[in-house]
Amino acid sequence: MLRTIDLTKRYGTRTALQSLSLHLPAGQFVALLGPNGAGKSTLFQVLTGMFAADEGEVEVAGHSLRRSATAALRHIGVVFQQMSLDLDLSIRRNLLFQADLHGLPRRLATERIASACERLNIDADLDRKVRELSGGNRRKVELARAGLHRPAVLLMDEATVGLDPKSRQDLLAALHEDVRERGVCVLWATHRVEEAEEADRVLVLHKGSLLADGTPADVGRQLGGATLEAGFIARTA
Ligand SMILES: Nc1ncnc2c1ncn2[C@@H]1O[C@H](COP(=O)(O)OP(=O)(O)OP(=O)(O)O)[C@@H](O)[C@H]1O
Repeated sequence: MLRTIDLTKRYGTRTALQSLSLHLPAGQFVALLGPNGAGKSTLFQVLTGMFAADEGEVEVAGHSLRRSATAALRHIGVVFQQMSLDLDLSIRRNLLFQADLHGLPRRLATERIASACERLNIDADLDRKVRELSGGNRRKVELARAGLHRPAVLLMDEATVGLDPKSRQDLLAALHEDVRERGVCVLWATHRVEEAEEADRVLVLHKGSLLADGTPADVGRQLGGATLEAGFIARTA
């Protein structure tokens, strides 16, 4: 569903991604685990077409990001680390704006907005301005927005920052359901090992390169630790 081939991205003389090749199939919840500065956000920026890679290719659902960006990006939903909602619009207006960008018919958009907000427990605030919401609820709006057009690939960059434990648990449960029932491919960037432990597969990124790839237990072993956490700390500290 998502493939990168020898992806390299440099900022001046600093290499943020080094010949990164990944293949993420449909129906997998994949944690992208890396310490600060590993290249996780850079990878997301390249995957969403915000920055062009210096070398290499990205394919989304069979479409080349370089040659057919619109077709490729239609299959991607994303939550970035930095909030990107319009603070002066209500939740509903923010979400309708996104639905319009994707050409969703109004009735379908309204249904999806209602069900996403109910699932995330922000339906009572639909007509409040985003500026008036707590940080955690703003994040939930971004999560609702990312899935509105039913993308095949969901990119989540530190998506649980600001969420309380119950909201975090609910969000992860909802995403795992999307993976199981709709075959969505989730790439979940985090530097929290406990979040990676819950994934089907863990990719460990360090200094722009892939250090390990497998189930959480396999990756712990690949990194030479008794646990994923021990291996991760030993190899990336
Ligand atoms: N705009 C930029 N200009 C120059 N260097 C940058 C820029 N953005 C990121 N970098 C560098 O690229 C490398 C990867 O950074 P990136 O933000 O992708 O890592 P990250 O894994 O997302 O980190 P964090 O977990 O702290 O968010 C780091 O060395 C960082 O300093």
